[in-house]
Amino acid sequence: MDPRDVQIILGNNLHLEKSSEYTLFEPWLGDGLLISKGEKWKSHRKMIAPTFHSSILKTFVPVFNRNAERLVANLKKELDYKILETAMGVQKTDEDNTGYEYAMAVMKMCNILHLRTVKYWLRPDFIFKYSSLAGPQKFLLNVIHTLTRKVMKTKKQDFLIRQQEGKQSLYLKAVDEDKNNEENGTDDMSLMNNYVKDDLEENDDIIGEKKRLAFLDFLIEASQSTENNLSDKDINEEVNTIMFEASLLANRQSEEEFEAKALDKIWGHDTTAAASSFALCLLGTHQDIQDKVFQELKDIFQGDLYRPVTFRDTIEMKYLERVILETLRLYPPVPMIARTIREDVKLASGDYTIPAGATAVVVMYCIHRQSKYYPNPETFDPDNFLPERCLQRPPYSFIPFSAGPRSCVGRKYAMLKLKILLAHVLRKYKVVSTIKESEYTLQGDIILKREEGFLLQIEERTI
Ligand code: HEM
Repeated sequence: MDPRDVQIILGNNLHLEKSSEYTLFEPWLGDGLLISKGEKWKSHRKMIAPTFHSSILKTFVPVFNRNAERLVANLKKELDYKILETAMGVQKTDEDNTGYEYAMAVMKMCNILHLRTVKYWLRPDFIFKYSSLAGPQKFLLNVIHTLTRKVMKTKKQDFLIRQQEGKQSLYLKAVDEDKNNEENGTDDMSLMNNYVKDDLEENDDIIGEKKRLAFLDFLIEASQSTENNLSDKDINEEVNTIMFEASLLANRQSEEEFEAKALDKIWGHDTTAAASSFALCLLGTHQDIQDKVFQELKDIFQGDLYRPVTFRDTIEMKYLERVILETLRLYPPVPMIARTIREDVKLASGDYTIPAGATAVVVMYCIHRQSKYYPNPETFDPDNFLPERCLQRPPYSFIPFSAGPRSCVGRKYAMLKLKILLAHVLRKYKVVSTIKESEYTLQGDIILKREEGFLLQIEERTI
């Protein structure tokens, strides 16, 4: 829990290996970025990190807007019922059934993995395969992998057609256009960069704007070239790791939408859903803070409150950003992570050594609730993230996305999506919750959730 110790573990290249518990993910994700190690992780990370560069993320803004608009419209249907229940952000709608089935399969897989972590006798495969969970796991993996394969097949066909027609990759085009587009602004979510430095904005010199591709485009193009040393198996593993919403196959509207939705993955989906659900519940209880968010939104969208959100708008959402960061502090969607220690590590907090072979567990949930760094640590106070307060804390005292070389590649994607989604919901609706934080029953399996679900009331705003 001591940020100095956490920095020693996470902040360098010595302890990059995940603990043995992560191997439970293997039948699902193969040896993708989340669990791979050594040279394989290093080379894949180097290839994948630039696909999350902000110049690519900016091209997703219209997609995030469209999805958020759809959510706002769906919520309107719920108004009659007054109480809205989100199952980790997933709602069954007729037109989106494939996505729902996929999301449910992912959720159930997470439950199985959690059970295997707790019921340790189920960990060895030779015992697990005789348990009552083995059948459901096989079924769920089939649902997940069938959709992944379908997405890859469609992408490959699209790529070949584009190639035959001699067309430039849509993303290269989008990135070029984006460079000339003042609307997007140049400031690049700099506030977030103060907390965790990583490799998402690096490599500019090596890779260059022109050669940067969005994730799936990159993998498809890589699969066609022998230079990259990526086998079909490698590609499938990375797609399973990063991809989530294959539902878009059924009703996709555009190439960009397809790409952006496909970037969500198990973390990407469940983590962002957990973050937005917690944020809305907290705002529902703390009406004074919600009023401030709404005021900021009114200032930004003066004259046209319901227009699409631009990238520049998201830079101006300083207060909403603090609300999101404070939500991630109190309810980090990934509540803990673990690493295998390969050589003895001396800690900074005292005369302690973690011996080689041990597992180091880093618990974000506890790190974030220490009164030494956060006065009134249990209180929801977005001003904890005023720049001057951040400067007073050690860097590893806030690590919802982990930190160091193996931090989350999707963190900027997640922040952008959260801002756009919450802005859409909050400018249209007032959210109300009568349940205090002290009454939450938290469930800390792979992703932090509320056992009772996220219950909210919504009221349409009149301006
Ligand atoms: C609020 C949202 C999110 C949170 C809180 C979060 C948190 C994290 C954390 C804590 C890790 C480190 C895991 C570990 O060390 O075991 C991680 C890794 C990762 N995340 Fe995220 N994440 C979020 C959203 C996303 C999204 C949207 C994507 C993809 C679009 C994504 C992709 C990844 C990947 C691929 C890794 C593995 C990186 C590596 O090992 O090199 N995440 N995330």
